[in-house]
Amino acid sequence: MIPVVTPVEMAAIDASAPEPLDVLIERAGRAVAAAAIDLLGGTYGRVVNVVVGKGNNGADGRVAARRLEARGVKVRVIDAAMRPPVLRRSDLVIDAAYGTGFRGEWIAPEVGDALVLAVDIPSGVDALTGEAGAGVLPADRTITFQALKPGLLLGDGARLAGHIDVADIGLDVSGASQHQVTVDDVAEWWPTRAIDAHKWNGAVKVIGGSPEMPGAAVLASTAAARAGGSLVSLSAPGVTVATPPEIVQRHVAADDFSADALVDIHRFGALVIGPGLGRADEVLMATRACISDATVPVVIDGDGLFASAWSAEGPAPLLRDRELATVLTPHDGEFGVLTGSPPGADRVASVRAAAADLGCTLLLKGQTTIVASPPEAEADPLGGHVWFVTNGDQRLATAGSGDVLAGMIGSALAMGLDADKAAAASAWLHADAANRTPADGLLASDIVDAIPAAIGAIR
Ligand SMILES: NC(=O)C1=CN([C@@H]2O[C@H](COP(=O)(O)OP(=O)(O)OC[C@H]3O[C@@H](n4cnc5c(N)ncnc54)[C@H](OP(=O)(O)O)[C@@H]3O)[C@@H](O)[C@H]2O)[C@@H](O)CC1
Ligand SMILES: Nc1ncnc2c1ncn2[C@@H]1O[C@H](COP(=O)(O)OP(=O)(O)O)[C@@H](O)[C@H]1O
Ligand SMILES: [K+]
Repeated sequence: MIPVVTPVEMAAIDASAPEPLDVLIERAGRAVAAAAIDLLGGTYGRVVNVVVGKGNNGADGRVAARRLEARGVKVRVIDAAMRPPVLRRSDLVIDAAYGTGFRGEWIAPEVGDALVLAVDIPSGVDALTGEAGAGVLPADRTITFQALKPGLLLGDGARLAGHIDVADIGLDVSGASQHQVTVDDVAEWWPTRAIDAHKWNGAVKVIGGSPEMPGAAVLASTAAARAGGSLVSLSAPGVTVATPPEIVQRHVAADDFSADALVDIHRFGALVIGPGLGRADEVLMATRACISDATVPVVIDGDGLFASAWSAEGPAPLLRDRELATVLTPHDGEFGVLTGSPPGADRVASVRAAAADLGCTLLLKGQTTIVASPPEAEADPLGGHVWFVTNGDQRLATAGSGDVLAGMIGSALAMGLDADKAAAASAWLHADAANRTPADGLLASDIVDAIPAAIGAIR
């Protein structure tokens, strides 16, 4: 896992460091110079423009400039405040105008075909939210210090940062409460089955589907089975769905189905509820009863999120009452239904607040997936842990992809993984499975088929 630290947290870490700022800037500049030489493939005859601002980001750039010059590189230092609209030709531009202290607007100069190395974060990107104006220079590479910043992983910032390296400048970020998930984390967390396992160790119950949307239930169930669910039982209210033969179907009525659907729930490790259920009043009512009565960890997705919020009091009383783990998997629209407003510009703060308010693990879908746990102590209202999952791409934006993810999380919960790790590891494997498919023409069922290969690769 790679620590992620907000600008405010970084300032506090910096302030409590034993080294003076000058020493940290020297280390940062040295790392920038090394990255520049790496990008340039050498020093002899190379020309580098360094754009420097008046803050510490600019100071990092000046140190790098001095070091590159000492190595024989022809260096031009350009004051950000007096930049020309177009820079003279160079092999590389080091963008050290502004870092975590940026505010307002920034229009970068044109740099021709030079490579671009951003210092800490591309200048003009909000290090907290990833928001950026149109004038930001896209980087080929960003060298950031000690920890990632949320703005490098979110929104425009993720696109503009290029390849990201984290340089160790000796700061202590061990107290970070946010991390980016890596393949090593997933390999460590994802459960392996015991040698004496039987099919009821890790069984997953799915309540989903409807006459109008049977496919969502098929995708969630087969994904649960492919991800390790040893026995998957599907109850699709009022309809029999065409599933692979391995999925056990337990027929339930189209209304008032909670008692029948949950009759043997104690045999299961987790429940996935919501995909494709629809929003008829009787379905919403029965769905709420299932969420309240399920004596296992629950993943609530799609129409299950709508059902959770379908009350004059909102979703909190129903969800806070649950004793076992609950994972909510909204996209932005469903987040709005759950909390009353879509995520704000600071998506992490929105997800943390919702997790705290609802007492659930919350996974917010999107280009970057954010998972937040509810805080452990009431004294720390927004203190839950946060995971960023960034390995997916636009292939995942296909109908049914979210149903697959819900099934996978159900399987991870059933195998005993903690809710936040179940959600984060499933999102990572979901993306990795999609990354194994052709760039175009992906169907959600292709993700399901690729799950075993994604899991195989972490073993
Ligand atoms: N531990 C660490 O964290 C370490 C951090 N390090 C480095 O420090 C960087 C953070 O440095 P920083 O705090 O000085 O902020 P930085 O981004 O240089 O900019 C602030 C200055 O720019 C100005 N300014 C802002 N926006 C502007 C605009 N649109 N147009 C014009 N001016 C604008 C702003 O002016 P003000 O708003 O105050 O008027 C202020 O003067 C960080 O990203 C990393 O590279 C390392 O050196 C070592 C250890
Ligand atoms: N541009 C994107 N890049 C990476 N992942 C994406 C992108 N768009 C969507 N996703 C992921 O795809 C999935 C879509 O889920 P969802 O919107 O619920 O789809 P559906 O309701 O059709 O099943 C989520 O896991 C989301 O994080
Ligand atoms: K910068």
